[in-house]
Amino acid sequence: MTSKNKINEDLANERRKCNFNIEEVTYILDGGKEKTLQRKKIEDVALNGGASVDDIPEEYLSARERYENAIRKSCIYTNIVKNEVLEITGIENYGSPVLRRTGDAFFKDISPFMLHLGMFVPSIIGQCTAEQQATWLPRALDMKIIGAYAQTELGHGTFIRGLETTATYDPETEEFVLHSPTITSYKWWAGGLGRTANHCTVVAQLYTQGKCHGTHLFIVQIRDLETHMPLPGVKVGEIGPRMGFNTADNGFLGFNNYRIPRMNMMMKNAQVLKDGTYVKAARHGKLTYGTMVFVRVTLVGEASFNLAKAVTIAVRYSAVRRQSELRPGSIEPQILDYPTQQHKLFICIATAHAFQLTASWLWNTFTAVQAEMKKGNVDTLPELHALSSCLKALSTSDATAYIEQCRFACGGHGYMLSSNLPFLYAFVVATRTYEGDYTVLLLQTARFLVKAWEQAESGKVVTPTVAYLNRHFTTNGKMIWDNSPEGIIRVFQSVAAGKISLCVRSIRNRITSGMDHEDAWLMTTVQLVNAAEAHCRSVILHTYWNEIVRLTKHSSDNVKTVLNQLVMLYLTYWALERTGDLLRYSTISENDIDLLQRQYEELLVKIRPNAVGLVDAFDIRDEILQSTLGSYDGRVYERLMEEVQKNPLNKEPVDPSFHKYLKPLMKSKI
Ligand SMILES: CCCCCCCCCCCCCCCCCC(=O)SCCNC(=O)CCNC(=O)[C@H](O)C(C)(C)COP(=O)(O)OP(=O)(O)OC[C@H]1O[C@@H](n2cnc3c(N)ncnc32)[C@H](O)[C@@H]1OP(=O)(O)O
Ligand SMILES: Cc1cc2nc3c(=O)[nH]c(=O)nc-3n(C[C@H](O)[C@H](O)[C@H](O)COP(=O)(O)OP(=O)(O)OC[C@H]3O[C@@H](n4cnc5c(N)ncnc54)[C@H](O)[C@@H]3O)c2cc1C
Repeated sequence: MTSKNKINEDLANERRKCNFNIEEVTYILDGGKEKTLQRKKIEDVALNGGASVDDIPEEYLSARERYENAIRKSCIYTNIVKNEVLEITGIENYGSPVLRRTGDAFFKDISPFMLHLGMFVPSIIGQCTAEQQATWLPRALDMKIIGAYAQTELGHGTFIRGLETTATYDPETEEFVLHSPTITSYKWWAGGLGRTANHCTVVAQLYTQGKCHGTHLFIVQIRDLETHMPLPGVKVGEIGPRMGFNTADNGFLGFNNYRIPRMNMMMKNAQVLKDGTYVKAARHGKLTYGTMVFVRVTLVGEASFNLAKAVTIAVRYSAVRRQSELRPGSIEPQILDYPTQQHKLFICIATAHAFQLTASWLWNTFTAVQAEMKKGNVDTLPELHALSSCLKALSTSDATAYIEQCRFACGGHGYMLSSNLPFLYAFVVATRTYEGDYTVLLLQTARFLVKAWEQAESGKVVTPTVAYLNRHFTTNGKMIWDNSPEGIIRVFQSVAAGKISLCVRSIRNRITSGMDHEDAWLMTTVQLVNAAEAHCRSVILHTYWNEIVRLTKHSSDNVKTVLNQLVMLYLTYWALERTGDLLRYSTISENDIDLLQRQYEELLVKIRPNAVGLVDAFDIRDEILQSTLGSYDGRVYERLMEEVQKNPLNKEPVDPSFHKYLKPLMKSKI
């Protein structure tokens, strides 16, 4: 073995200690052995040509060079996908999580094509008629046209109904006239729009026959396909440097009475006929928001995957890193041996599992609702909207906090861009805001919860994810504390029910004392966000536990044990985080809390020998991790030194600025 592929001895020891079958856990996380094998096959095809083909790491490049390099790599990757990977997966899997995952080997930041695959293509699939899909989809999938999703404006992101871009139908020419009437109506933020896209989905207020019908979606060509010049009537550009997303060319866009054919309105859910007659969406008023629901659902998996990357880096590094001494003269321990380090990291492993299993469950719920909607039944849509909103909010917010925790857990070296942790953080922190801000989405869930509460109060049986509300009305007093997994979950559901109950009471009291409903709701929003968070927490705890029980039924004993330890760690961690709530809404005692704390500390000890095995089970290839600290072989210090060689500042022993500035300064007299 050369020193290049030698495994760090501490890491090798950790792997010898691991007592469970790592592949079995990988299969569970991937959703079955076949899926793992398929993923590995795709990764082999996509990455074996050497994915991260950067001579100079992208962080050293100028904004221009970085963008050009990102386009170059996007094209390399797209060609690999088009020519080799789609043969394995089938065209319908373009943009699937596996391709998304493999793409990370090419980009530390973001591909300018991400929004094309992540939102432009899904908006064609979800919002166009079959005839329109036949026109646009093959060209989009084949990258003959490249799109963005331009919804947010300078003045409005959250409040979609407040968007100002107009699309006015002209029956004379059978065209829509797109216009940006104010500075605040300029589209702002859309990824891929600034330099890359030649088309985009535009969300605009639809006017026909003198009446506004609210926001609708349109496919709009913005650049010439040969010259890439913006078309007359289109003003488009890049919005400037931001925290992360710097290779995504987020853009601005304005229209000056710009005409598009009638058939460029996405007409699956509402139509404008040739004469200008508006045909209303038959089934549900918010179906035009469908692309956002789809992306929110996928973001839960994104949160899990990115957290899995961060904790893989931090756990491997913590096994390699030795620091301080426990007793005078004793050998310095691996930092992973400190319980405080385990406290920082094991919850991240458990959370990545919880989110991955919840993401799969949510995806199944999403596809079931889609199937119902195809049959004309939209009854399950409100629950899906409530679920996808709160799960998107919580998973992205928790993942952000834990990725930062992983970075802290790597000390000084965690700040190095070559660790990849700063990139991961900058990418994930934005997910908390985009596709619906954290608070705003929790308030959407709260609307659903208050309605469900009122239904349960009137004796109606409510939908499964809020079924605990029916129980709330049949039990008296505080929930009896019970330290079993089911018991902890029941208590968390009682906390959620209790908080929703308080919200309803506050709203009613405020209305009784003279406020109108809007003000009463507004004054209660701090509590409502809190209640929605509690509800979502209970959904995650419940789903994680249920899925582990279901998925480990036929697992080997050691896999069952370690996955149970993790889910128990998760339940115990959150019980300890929420002792205030537990004291308020259950019969938990001081003694019970002491026992929980001890249980938590014992779980850290039990999980410790399997920690490296657990992160290996995420099975994230080095090319995808792109981290000096987290590679499989643990050659942390060697990789940091190798990276230094790539630093253009080190190319010459003396920097030209010495002669230009420093030396004159040193020579000058006071
Ligand atoms: C080569 C690389 C490989 C790559 C591969 C691909 C990778 C994929 C990864 C994905 C990456 C994606 C990156 C995305 C980047 C960011 C994109 C964006 O941010 S885009 C921009 C994203 N922007 C945002 O997300 C904006 C966020 N804002 C909003 O969504 C809305 O304004 C709102 C929901 C907050 C309010 O809307 P408003 O119209 O004012 O509604 P009201 O409040 O008045 O409620 C009225 C009733 O409607 C109900 N209802 C509402 N929504 C829905 C729904 N969806 N459904 C059903 N129902 C819904 C609601 O419950 C209520 O019911 P009820 O109580 O009356 O019964
Ligand atoms: C990296 C990145 C990429 C993006 N990509 C795209 C894209 O491709 N396409 C696109 O169309 N958009 C995109 N966006 C825009 C994004 O979707 C919006 O920024 C997001 O939806 C938040 O809206 P906002 O900026 O208007 O925030 P605001 O709504 O102005 O939020 C500011 C604050 O006000 C609070 N607030 C707002 N409304 C309420 C309310 N009703 N109740 C209580 N509090 C409220 C929020 O909680 C927040 O604290 C992107 C954004 C980022 C950061």
